[in-house]
Amino acid sequence: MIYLDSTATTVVLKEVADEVYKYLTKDYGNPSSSHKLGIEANKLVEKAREVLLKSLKLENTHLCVFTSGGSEGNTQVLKGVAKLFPDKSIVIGGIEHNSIRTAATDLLIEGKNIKTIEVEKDGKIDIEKLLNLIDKDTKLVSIMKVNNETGIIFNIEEIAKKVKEKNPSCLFHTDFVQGFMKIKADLKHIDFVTISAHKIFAPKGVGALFVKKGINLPSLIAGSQEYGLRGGTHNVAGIAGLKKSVEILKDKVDENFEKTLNLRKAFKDTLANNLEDFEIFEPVDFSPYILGLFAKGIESEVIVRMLSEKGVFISAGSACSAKDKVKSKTILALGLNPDEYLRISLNPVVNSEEDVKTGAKTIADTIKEYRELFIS
Ligand SMILES: Cc1ncc(COP(=O)(O)O)c(C=O)c1O
Repeated sequence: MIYLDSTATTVVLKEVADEVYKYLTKDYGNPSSSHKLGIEANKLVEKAREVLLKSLKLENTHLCVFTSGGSEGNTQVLKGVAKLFPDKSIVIGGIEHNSIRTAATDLLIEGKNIKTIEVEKDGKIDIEKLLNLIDKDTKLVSIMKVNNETGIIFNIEEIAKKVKEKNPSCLFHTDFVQGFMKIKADLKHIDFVTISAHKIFAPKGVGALFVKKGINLPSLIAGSQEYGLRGGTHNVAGIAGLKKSVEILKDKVDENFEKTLNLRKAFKDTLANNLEDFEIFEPVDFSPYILGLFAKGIESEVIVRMLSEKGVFISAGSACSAKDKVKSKTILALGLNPDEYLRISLNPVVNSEEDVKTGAKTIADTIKEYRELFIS
């Protein structure tokens, strides 16, 4: 099996799974209990908070709130800010994750003022156009750091700075799910940051939302845990897994980035030697972990299934939109054809160069097979 779909989710690493198992079967206390088992669980949760905050250099500025993952964090930020400031407006990026778009649509239906800053065809946000959407009533701008379908990196540090120069009371959120432990970012001036564990070799159903200290963001789930920002008994085992993954990856961000660039080169070279009529989507600034491939005449969903039969796993777009059977709004927004788009994920934690070369050759052969069957 060759798994080139780490953007959708990742395997849980053995060391991480061992840690999860320990907190499921041995140290399984409820952090709210006052006995020894509870105290130990609570210690783990507090330590995990510290590790995560430090990994992003946010220990002095933000709180770490454990959530069920990226979608929850994203939803809480949009709906929470809309609740706190009911008469103000929100601006979201044009190619945000489905969770942001859906939360924004819900708010729009409720009558809130939601605006979208479309992304230029080169994958950039035109700051002047964005600033034209910002006025004194804008209370939140939400723009992701790394797009999950194309790998586009947004310079959110610069964008947030400009937004706050124009309206100092405007809050800024970034969905950092595809950047966490992969791309360095300076997030100290960003008010809300979302991450998810299952993109970094930890279990599904756990994540974190970093909230700038002093912002009383309304909770989606009632309860007293997590500073009152997120109720419900902690997913201690999941949090232990997330902590372990961060400990494994945090000092390897640059090294893994370089390795991913090499994997990307190996993939592209192999493809170029074995296939014609294709294009790699490379925006101005991109994450090497995500490679967008356009092949003329194909139906990407069919190619994904043909490859699956051969044990090579890639994606036709984002995992969520593939199942919904809707064309990727992100790819459409960039003026590209979603039917001909394949998303290949490269990750040196699990992919060797040999894997990547074999994967690329199999993808090339499968596209040729498809073309012979259906086009010529
Ligand atoms: C950019 C981005 N944001 C948010 C999410 C949602 O995260 P989760 O699956 O933890 O809800 C994903 C997952 O695909 C993602 O890629």
